[in-house]
Amino acid sequence: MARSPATRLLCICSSQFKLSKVRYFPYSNRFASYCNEFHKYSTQLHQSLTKFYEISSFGLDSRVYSFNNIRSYCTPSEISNSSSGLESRETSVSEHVDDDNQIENQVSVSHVAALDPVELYRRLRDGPVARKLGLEQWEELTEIFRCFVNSGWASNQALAIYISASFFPIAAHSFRNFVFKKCDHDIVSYLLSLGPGTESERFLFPLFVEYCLEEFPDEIKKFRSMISSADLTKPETWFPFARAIKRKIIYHCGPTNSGKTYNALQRFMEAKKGIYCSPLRLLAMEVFDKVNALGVYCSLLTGQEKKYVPFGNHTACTVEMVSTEELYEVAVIDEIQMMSDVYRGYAWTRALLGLQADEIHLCGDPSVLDIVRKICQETGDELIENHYERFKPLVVEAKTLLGDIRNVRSGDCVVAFSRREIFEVKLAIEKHTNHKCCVIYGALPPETRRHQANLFNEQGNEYDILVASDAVGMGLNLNIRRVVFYSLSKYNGDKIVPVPASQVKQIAGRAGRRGSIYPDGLTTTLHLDDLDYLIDCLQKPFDEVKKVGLFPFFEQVELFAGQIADATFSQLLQKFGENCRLDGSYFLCKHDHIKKVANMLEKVQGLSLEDRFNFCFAPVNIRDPKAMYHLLRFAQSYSQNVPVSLAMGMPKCSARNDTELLDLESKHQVLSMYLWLSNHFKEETFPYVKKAEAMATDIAGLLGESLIKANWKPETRHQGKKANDNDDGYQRPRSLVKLQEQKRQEKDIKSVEKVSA
Ligand SMILES: Nc1ncnc2c1ncn2[C@@H]1O[C@H](COP(=O)(O)OP(=O)(O)OP(=O)(O)O)[C@@H](O)[C@H]1O
Ligand SMILES: [Mg+2]
Repeated sequence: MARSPATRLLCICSSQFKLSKVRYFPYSNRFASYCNEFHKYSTQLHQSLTKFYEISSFGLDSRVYSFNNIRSYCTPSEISNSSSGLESRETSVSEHVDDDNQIENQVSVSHVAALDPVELYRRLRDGPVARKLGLEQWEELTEIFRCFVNSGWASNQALAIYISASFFPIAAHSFRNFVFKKCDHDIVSYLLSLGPGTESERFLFPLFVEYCLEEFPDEIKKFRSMISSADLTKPETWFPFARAIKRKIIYHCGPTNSGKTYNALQRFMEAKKGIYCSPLRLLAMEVFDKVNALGVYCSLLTGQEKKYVPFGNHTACTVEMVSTEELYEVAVIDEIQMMSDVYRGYAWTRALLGLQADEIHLCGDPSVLDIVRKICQETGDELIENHYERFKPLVVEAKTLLGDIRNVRSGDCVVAFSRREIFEVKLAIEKHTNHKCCVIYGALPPETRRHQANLFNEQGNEYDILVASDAVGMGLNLNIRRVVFYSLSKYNGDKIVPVPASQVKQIAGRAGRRGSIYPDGLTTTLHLDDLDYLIDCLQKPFDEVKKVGLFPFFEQVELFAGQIADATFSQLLQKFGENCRLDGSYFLCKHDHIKKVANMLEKVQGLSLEDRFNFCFAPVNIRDPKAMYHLLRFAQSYSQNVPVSLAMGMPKCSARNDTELLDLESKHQVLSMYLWLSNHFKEETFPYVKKAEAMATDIAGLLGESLIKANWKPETRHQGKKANDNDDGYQRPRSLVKLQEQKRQEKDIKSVEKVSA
């Protein structure tokens, strides 16, 4: 049978390396040099190989190299274009093979590098135990192997032959002992001439590969099975029913307050059957209310609540709850840029890949436009892009509040990035001005947030200032005239960092919404020092997102669990994270919080793997010991198949201090968790749903009352973490810019001191 030029190229290489499958194809310097040689004859083919190499370096398995993979990257035209050059090259390469064979028996040190690694390995393996090394040589060789055993490069490359990162040091050490035992003269001399470092690593690696293939077949097989069961590549193929539909994707792309959601919702309401996927419960509720008020029967579905509206064909849900089983005419996925969120991104990716809908409307900023284009090519969906401009430009007030919170005005939303700061600001404003403040932050139930938002939106009352966290950034349509950033740095769970530009834009964009009483939006900072950072953020174009989030389904984790004996669920997740394979456009979402819950639930006997998986997704604040305790208790009752009780008293009145307020927040979160569990597990095990709902509503009411009269100094859940207060309970934040400048100056001073020293 006539072979294509590309096949012949590959056969040439394979005969040269005596491999039918190129196990260490990308590592071979010789192969690289051949690629360069071939470049003379076939530029395109070389590009194809380069492209293959680039692509393969994204994923692990694609680095295990059947030549078929390479062939699939060579298009027919590239192959035929390269035909003539390859023929002539084939002869000369074959001659070279003969040369190699001739010189094999008369090896000298300088030829070691040019030898086929397979032959070289065999020589080492089958040869006699050779000379003894002198102390100096022994030390030098020891150092060479120390570098090899610790080489990140070699460890990473070894993954391609299914030597795991944890097994690599053991395998490398064993290989070291093998080479020391044999001490082949030429190989050792050559290694000593190279010395420790990159060159000797590159030389040793192919020998190491051969050694491992012979010595550790079981470990390789085991790791290989494990790897293939942690395969998250080609996620578009996980949804065959969605792939069977020719979907039309409409990307409503633009900045905040440009009418993206509004337009998508118009199509949603016109459809016979529609689903709206929201980033927040609050926004799902808002759409549910709005759409029903316009006469379109719409149900509500969030993790915590199901409100079925009779005869309704429309649903407003949180994105995590969307079904990929049902058929819809129109689906809306709001805030699509959240696909790149490190924790929750997988929910948006799943909705985009898996929704069975004729029309899918994506609303978001331009940051994920390119990656959505790529995904649509892979799924075969049609993509239509609708670009939007902000209704009215956002104006930056250069004057700022000059560091004095008393300069707030009616219609201002002061944004702070911690609960503590929010209460400090509220206290200061109410103490030093005649304004009253509403507050919105993440730990408040959606009902309370909505109540606060309504209080602020309504005219004719004294609550004309809103103090909010970044929880205000998405969704809510508020009557905000001006967004004032109290600071532009926040705690990211690890350290204080500048607020990312995309988030600054999103929050600032809350000012001056179309249809509100302040259609002209303003934004500024409390301190003059922070103004430049604000302007930079607003001017900065959206960063292009390169990867979006994924997380395995339970079935994938279950398959993986089958490969690992005696691992706890948390270890299983850890191993899955370490070993899963992903295509270049995806990352595995962070799941530290899930592992924390998994660890806590480890001591609960009798939970199936699926139960554990589901319990780990329950909405719980892992930093709140009370909430964690209740989750543990719920899981224990569930595992014993006894009705899960609430075991929680109802507070009698609104909070009188911050401790009581924190307690109310915490209690509401526990009830919310109970409701979530009742929707995700057998209902009969959670028989107190009605009671939990009633208590949650009452507590949300008490929280609302508490916030209205809250005039106390804030506390934190964690003792000893308090910031320095000044006398009037209002701590002036240190400007981020100033802090950075100060650091820079300190650095400069240090380097000047160093130089002068
Ligand atoms: N064509 C329109 N007619 C009337 N009101 C509109 C129209 N378009 C948008 N609006 C109103 O303008 C406000 C902002 O619109 P919308 O919420 O769609 O913006 P968005 O681009 O989705 O903003 P964000 O990125 O902040 O979510 C909403 O109150 C919406 O009802
Ligand atoms: Mg929107």
